[in-house]
Amino acid sequence: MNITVVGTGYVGLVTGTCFAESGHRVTCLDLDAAKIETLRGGGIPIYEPGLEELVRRNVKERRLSFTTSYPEAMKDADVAFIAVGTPPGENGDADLSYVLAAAREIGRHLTRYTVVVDKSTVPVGSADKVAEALREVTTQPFDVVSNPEFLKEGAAIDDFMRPDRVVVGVASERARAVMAELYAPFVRAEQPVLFMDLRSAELTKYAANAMLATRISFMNEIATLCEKLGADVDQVRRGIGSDRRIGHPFLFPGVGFGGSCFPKDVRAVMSMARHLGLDFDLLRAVERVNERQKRWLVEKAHKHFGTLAGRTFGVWGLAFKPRTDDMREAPAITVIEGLLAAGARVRAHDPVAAQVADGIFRGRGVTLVDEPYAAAEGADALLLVTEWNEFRQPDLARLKQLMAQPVLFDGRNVWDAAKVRAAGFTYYGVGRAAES
Ligand SMILES: NC(=O)c1ccc[n+]([C@@H]2O[C@H](COP(=O)([O-])OP(=O)(O)OC[C@H]3O[C@@H](n4cnc5c(N)ncnc54)[C@H](O)[C@@H]3O)[C@@H](O)[C@H]2O)c1
Ligand SMILES: O=c1ccn([C@@H]2O[C@H](COP(=O)(O)OP(=O)(O)O[C@H]3O[C@H](CO)[C@@H](O)[C@H](O)[C@H]3O)[C@@H](O)[C@H]2O)c(=O)[nH]1
Repeated sequence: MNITVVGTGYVGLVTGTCFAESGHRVTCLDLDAAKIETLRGGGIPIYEPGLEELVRRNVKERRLSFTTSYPEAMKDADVAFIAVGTPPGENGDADLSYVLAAAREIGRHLTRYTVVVDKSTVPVGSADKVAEALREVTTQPFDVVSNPEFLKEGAAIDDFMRPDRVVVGVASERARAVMAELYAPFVRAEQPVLFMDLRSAELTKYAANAMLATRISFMNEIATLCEKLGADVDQVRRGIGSDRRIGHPFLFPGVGFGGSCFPKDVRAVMSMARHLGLDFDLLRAVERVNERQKRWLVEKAHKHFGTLAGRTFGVWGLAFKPRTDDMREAPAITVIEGLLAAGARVRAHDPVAAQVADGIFRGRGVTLVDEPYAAAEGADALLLVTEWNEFRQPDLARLKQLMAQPVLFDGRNVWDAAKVRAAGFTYYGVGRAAES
């Protein structure tokens, strides 16, 4: 099939590349000319493990190409995916304007029956709005499909190629057949395509993210209880995760969830409920706990040091999670801003997000260093915010030598508390018993 993917960000680029890999001819379109130029030059505008070589191979084999031109992208399209951003507006509503703008452009260039697939995360009822936008500009036949994406950054290719399930909202048999053919290479009997109505598909995406965010905030609350009660959250986590009704994934406490999805999608669900006169109290609590959790490290530092003014803090990890350069709503931003507001100095390192971080912190008193141990130099404490693998087994002797004081705040519970304490450090973890 000929596939057009509109929006060449984290979702669009992965989607387009994986469909090309399965043998289709894919054109990825973006309005951002610099992005398209990078891609045409063989570069990748984002950091996503494994993506670069996959893009390169499919470009070389002429299944994947990039453009800024709608007429060129839509020329022979059988299917057009919309994978543009749906950022939160002022009141938490998802901003649908990019999706509708993309739909109109697609519509203007339809030449025959086309399946228009919304892959962006959108409020329930958006498929109707997309259809309306298309109808305003074209008389060609089309079907609108809702196909929300569930990939995680840092594991995007694997998630796309081996999904737990594919959710497809459809209202026509013809579109259903096209979607079944497209996803056939990626699904198996136990991980099927779940066909459903459009509204249910749209809501499934939000419900999944809201549920996962709820688990994380729940565990962060349990972690707080553990600290006060002298229990260990890692043991509690293992204890409850072993119950098959609960399961192990997404039960890790830490410095809060960030990224371009959980925070905005939790707000969007609350906003959808509000428009219906409903109050999604549970998600309000999820958000409140998360905001508190993002301040956890700085509060702990305050408790330990009293005043933070004039002190130096090393920070390991800036991206909102490992294996990505994405810093959208990264807890590290809240942590660093809290330290700066208290008059502290910050030396920070991230294996891949330094360039993105520079755009956020330039001129704000943060020293970005390109090596982890350089962040610890002269530091009164080291804060681990993102659990990159290279931070998991630190050279404690070297750290002790470099730091002004041997104090570690482990925002992701990746260090062995007993081991670092035995090496002479004061150690704080999330929901781990205080130093005795
Ligand atoms: N990032 C994720 O892990 C993830 C996972 C699942 C779903 N989603 C959802 O997918 C959607 C896209 O997210 P993302 O992270 O890939 O966004 P992104 O910001 O990385 O990429 C969006 C791209 O769309 C382009 N764009 C905007 N308007 C356009 C238009 N009219 N025509 C062509 N291009 C246009 C932008 O220039 C940008 O390159 C969002 O709704 C998001 O909630 C994201
Ligand atoms: O046990 C956990 C798991 C995650 N996190 C945090 O939660 C955030 C999100 O992590 P993750 O879900 O791994 O990354 P995303 O790329 O944001 O993926 C989420 O958001 C995407 C966009 O909607 C969805 O497609 C994915 O299914 C969903 O997992 C990060 O800050 C993590 O540090 C925790 O604090 N504890």
